[in-house]
Amino acid sequence: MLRVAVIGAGVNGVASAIKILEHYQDEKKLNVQVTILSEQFTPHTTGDGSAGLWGPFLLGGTDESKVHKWSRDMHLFLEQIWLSEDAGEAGVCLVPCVRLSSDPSVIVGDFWRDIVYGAVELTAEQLEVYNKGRDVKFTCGMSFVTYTSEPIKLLPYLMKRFVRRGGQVEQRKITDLESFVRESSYDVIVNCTGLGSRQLLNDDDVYSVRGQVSRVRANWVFTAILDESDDGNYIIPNTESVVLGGTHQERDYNTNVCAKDKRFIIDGCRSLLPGLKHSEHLFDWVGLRPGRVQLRLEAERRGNKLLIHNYGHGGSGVTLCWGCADDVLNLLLAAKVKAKL
Ligand SMILES: Cc1cc2nc3c(=O)[nH]c(=O)nc-3n(C[C@H](O)[C@H](O)[C@H](O)COP(=O)(O)OP(=O)(O)OC[C@H]3O[C@@H](n4cnc5c(N)ncnc54)[C@H](O)[C@@H]3O)c2cc1C
Repeated sequence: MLRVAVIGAGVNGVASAIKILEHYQDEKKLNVQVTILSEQFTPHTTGDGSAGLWGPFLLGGTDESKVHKWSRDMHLFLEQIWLSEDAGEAGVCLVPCVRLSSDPSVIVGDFWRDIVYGAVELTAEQLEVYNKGRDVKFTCGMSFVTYTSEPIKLLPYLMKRFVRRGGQVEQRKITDLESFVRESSYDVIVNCTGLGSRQLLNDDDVYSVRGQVSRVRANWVFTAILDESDDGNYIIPNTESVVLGGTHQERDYNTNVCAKDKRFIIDGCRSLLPGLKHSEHLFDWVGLRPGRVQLRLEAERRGNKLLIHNYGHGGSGVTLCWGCADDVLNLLLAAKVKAKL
């Protein structure tokens, strides 16, 4: 029996757990047990308030070629769900997007172009539409189509898929990773604790990137509009509400809603899309993104045990989770952990 523990039930923990479990089951190696151990589960993880728009964001110095591979894998995974009967349950939507900026390097690049659908640069005339009444004008923009997979729906869907395949779930906080690895009966431990790794591993490279958003009802909004300036706002439709954003305040651990941030969000989004004046405000939400100088995805040997780290996904945990989970599985297979299968 190969016993695998995945610590953390955010998008990265759940994706990693499913990847491992489904791989061994599909290979007919049924002597594998995968358990997710976590302090919090959906709807109380970092992703649960996010819009879940596909798009790499706030990833520090993470290797771009890896980000490209991971984010492409997720796009393909979302495409499969979108075209399956699970799309509605999993909250997967295909949405038109417009990215706007005054800095061409932020907008146009092969990186996005070969993953999303139908990417085209906006013409000067099209940009004019978004520049009305603006002091600082957008000078470039791109329109394309991609997915949202709001974790408040995606996570319950993935958890159900995991449990249906025989995955185990345990609510538990790990306070000492070293002794857990040493003393537990698990052969493989996958650490997907996000910001929790700062404390659990004394990893000072991990820091919070505070994000505040507002949710409104605006059922005529089907398009995501993203101002990619450093202090830009964004509007992202989900199935039952629209997310207005947002802040990205590094090393800010305040989880309370801040009135000043709310003003910035509401006013900024209304200036992008004036019709939002007539939207119904639903609620505000704050999450702490797990920032890191670069995403950590690597394996360490601990005696006859294997410890795999998968954390530090910044503002892109949803975008990268399926691709990163694939690499977690590859690290596990490459390590050839000795266990009777
Ligand atoms: C406002 C906002 C908007 C965002 N929008 C997007 C977006 O549109 N697209 C996108 O791709 N990303 C977005 N993100 C980023 C994304 O939400 C995160 O990158 C992602 O949720 C991180 O997932 P994770 O699984 O790594 O960590 P988390 O979701 O933080 O999960 C960590 C898990 O580990 C558990 N844990 C921690 N410590 C311990 C411990 N000691 N013992 C046991 N369990 C522990 C926690 O309880 C939790 O279950 C957004 C984030 C915010 C805040």
